[in-house]
Amino acid sequence: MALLHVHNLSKRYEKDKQVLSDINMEVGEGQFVSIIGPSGAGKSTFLRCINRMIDSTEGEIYFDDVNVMSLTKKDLRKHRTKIGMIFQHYNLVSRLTVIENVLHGRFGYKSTLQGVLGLFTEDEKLQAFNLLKKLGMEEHAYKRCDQLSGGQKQRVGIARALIQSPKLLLCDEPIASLDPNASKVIMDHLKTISKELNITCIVNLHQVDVAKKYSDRIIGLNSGKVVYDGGSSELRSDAIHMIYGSEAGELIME
Ligand SMILES: Nc1ncnc2c1ncn2[C@@H]1O[C@H](COP(=O)(O)OP(=O)(O)OP(=O)(O)O)[C@@H](O)[C@H]1O
Repeated sequence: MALLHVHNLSKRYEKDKQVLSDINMEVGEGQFVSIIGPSGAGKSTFLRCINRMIDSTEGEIYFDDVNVMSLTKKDLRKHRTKIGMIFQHYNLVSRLTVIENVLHGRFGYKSTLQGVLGLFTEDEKLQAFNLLKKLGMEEHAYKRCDQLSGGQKQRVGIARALIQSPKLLLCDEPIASLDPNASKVIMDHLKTISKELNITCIVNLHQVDVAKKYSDRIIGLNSGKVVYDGGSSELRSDAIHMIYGSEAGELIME
């Protein structure tokens, strides 16, 4: 049984502007899927529909056997605890420490009062520290986040997502602001997480070579439609043409 089922998903922000059209897919547990496509293809919109940061216009999404569209506000909160988000610009609170930012990932499990007061158990603090250690960030645990490099901030973002105990990580251009070395560190961590912890990763990427290197499967979007869905080794120049347009194939594959 797949972890995520998407049936006939469509999204319009405005009446006659179709941003996603009839998207269908199933994604299994532990699968590492990259979504590629030109700017404006609908990659971020697709990720936001899955955790219902936005509502789709048509279609159905089932996650972990639950119909995501029909969730009440309370159940939506529970749904989101199972889905970690990784953002291009990290979305950390810069004046707080690394470990405080990681602990924010537990908010979905707390009452509003506990969250506001920052009441975390010793177990949660230990877990936060262990995650930072796993990501090579333990020596920075008590630094303010605005003292970190981009690659370090993204590792904090990953630790914050992991402390949620998610089944799925949605990563929206996680390496778009990073240099090649930091990008490799982040992609290596995401791949390890997916394989060792059996967490499904759906990663929006602009770098086709990175998608090919790390993914079990690549989905190509163009103008809101899936134009490629297959293994990363089968992604050849004809598929690149379909995804990015006729001029792009040679440029990207050379
Ligand atoms: N909140 C919004 N209101 C109206 N239109 C939007 C909104 N968010 C996105 N769009 C439009 O939807 C289309 C798809 O945007 P989206 O951000 O999903 O694409 P993308 O593939 O992630 O692009 P990029 O690679 O540049 O991040 C674009 O035309 C964009 O202008």
